[in-house]
Amino acid sequence: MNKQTLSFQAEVAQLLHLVTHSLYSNQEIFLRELISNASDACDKLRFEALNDSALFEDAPHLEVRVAFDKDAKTLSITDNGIGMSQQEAIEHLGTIAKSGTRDFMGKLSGDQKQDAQLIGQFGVGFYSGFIVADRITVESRRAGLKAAEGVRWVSGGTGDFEVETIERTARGTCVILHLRDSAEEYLNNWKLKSVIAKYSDHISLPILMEKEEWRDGELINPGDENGGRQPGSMLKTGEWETVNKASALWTRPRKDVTEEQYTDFYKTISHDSQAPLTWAHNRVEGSTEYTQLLYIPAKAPFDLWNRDKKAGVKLYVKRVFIMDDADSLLPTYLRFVKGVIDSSDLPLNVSRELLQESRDVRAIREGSTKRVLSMLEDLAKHDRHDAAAATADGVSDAAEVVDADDQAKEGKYSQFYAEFGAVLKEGLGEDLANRDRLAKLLRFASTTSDAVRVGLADYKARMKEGQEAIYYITADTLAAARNSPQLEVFKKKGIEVLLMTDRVDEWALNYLHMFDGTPLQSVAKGAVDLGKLQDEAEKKAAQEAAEAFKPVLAKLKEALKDKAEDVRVTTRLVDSPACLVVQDDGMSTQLARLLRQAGQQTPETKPVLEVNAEHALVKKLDGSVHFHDLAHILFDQALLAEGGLPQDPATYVKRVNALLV
Ligand SMILES: Nc1ncnc2c1ncn2[C@@H]1O[C@H](COP(=O)(O)OP(=O)(O)OP(=O)(O)O)[C@@H](O)[C@H]1O
Repeated sequence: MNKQTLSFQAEVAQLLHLVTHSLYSNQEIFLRELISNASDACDKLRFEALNDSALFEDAPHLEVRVAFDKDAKTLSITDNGIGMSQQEAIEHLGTIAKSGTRDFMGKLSGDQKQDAQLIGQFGVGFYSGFIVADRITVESRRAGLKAAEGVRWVSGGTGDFEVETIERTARGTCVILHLRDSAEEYLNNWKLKSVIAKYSDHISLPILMEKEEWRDGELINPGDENGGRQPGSMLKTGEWETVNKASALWTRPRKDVTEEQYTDFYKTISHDSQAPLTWAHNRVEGSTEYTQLLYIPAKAPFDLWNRDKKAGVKLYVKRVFIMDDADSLLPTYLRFVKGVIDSSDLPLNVSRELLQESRDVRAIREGSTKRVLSMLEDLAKHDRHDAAAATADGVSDAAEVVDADDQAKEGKYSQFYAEFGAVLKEGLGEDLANRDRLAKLLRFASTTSDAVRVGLADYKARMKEGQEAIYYITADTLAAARNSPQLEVFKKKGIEVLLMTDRVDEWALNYLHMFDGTPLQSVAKGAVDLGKLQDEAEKKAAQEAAEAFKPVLAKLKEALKDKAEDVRVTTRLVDSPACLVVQDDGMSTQLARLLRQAGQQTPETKPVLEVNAEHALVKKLDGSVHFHDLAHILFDQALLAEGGLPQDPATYVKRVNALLV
């Protein structure tokens, strides 16, 4: 192929602009990205060579070499991995295939500082080279192709790039960065070693650099040892040395790894700049043996809601990377977990498809799911807000000395839950086997706590004598939930109600009818039955009121027959005249509204209007000349009170105005 000039895909050009303009504050990550690409390329070769050992050619020892040339002002990262064909170079270095990229671009705000953080999390990969280089040359040959089928790719990182065919005997890829003047500090052995140590120590591949030795300068007066010398300098010796530990961190015993190393490793594999909330590192023994190192991040990534994104957990077999297939290693609702699983039992030379079917992989998935849940349970156990509050009041419990480790975990579960709670709830529908454990991990706000900290077990422990259900309400916001008319009688009787405001709550609760033997009951569904919580006198009074109200009720039903399934007298209201509820088996109005907003069809079910026979407005109905208008206002207001809109808002306004004048 003669030299060709091609344009970058629009997104790449945009990304390149961002990279060169926003990332200067954290320049050095470019080396981590390029070394990680080199290491991926070696992993890919090792994997392909399992079925075709000829791909190793005469270089079976995979490695990455980092070299610099002070005079030419270049820095090169060379690997003998899988390499790229011409077509691959054009596709991989000229377009972005990753599906999440468009979403990612949409998230960028134009604020350089914020965007730089986001880009760091996303990992700009190869293009990060342009942070320090104003031109990049890539020379490559794919394993298995002839020497004459090498490729050279060159770009100045603006609109286009050049590709041409070259002769290249060495397999793999060499990325040559022509450094900007502002990046000359990377033309230094010590500097490069320290950046490699910081980010790439745990890469399981050796990273080599040419050794340097101190050479004294020449004598100024040859023959006169004491006459002084020219300044000395470091000179390359031609010998290469490994500059990283090249030991896969997860293969070391726990006691040999420091917290800092665990944190650094997390940052390397996750692109996250923050430390993780917690991690677990274990050797699992039994019918399937494997090592797991699993991390829970502190912050949700920007694409948490993309259920198809690449998983954060990688599967290795004896330190050879095999796959990072999301669903095979962990259920989707745990997609925020990052880490490594390394098995010594799995066969290396089988297809990914077969691996996904394998019993061992299933056992690993189950084991890892359980491990993540126990990490979360441990954090939840140590959340201890109450204890913290007690100490703040000066009432500390001397018998309960908390050790430093436990103390460090305080508040972490709340932090986790604020970031990932909604995702965890997906598990109620997805992971039947662990539903009970998941239910214990749920947290909600309630009528006694604004913070999202009430677990179902806490709620149960506080239930009133005679209370037979766990009561909850769903709404768009905490304020709407808290002020909902349906809560009135519960407030009056001092019964706690859970306030649920996550979009997934309603859906998730479809899968959780009971908690520890106690049913969960929406206060907006079905007729209210407080059972033993209501005394005989109250029941009798309610019956009498309903009886006396019967004639008005019949008229109301008739007036509202197109809007309401039924109209009945209720005891759930104290201050409000009316509220809407759905039949026991019906879809809540909140869920129906959400589905309609999302453009989905919902069954046409009419709600039940419940009226408070004791309320002045309801009493006014009897004999009123405005009966019809009042009836409709009552209904529409009940709809408004729960965040809905009257079917015909203009008519509603007209009716209210007619009564006001
Ligand atoms: N040293 C290399 N050897 C072989 N192929 C490479 C090399 N560097 C990059 N590539 C190819 O270019 C593609 C794009 O690289 P880039 O770093 O932009 O993204 P990525 O590695 O796929 O994603 P990320 O860095 O976010 O994990 C890679 O997927 C790979 O196919």
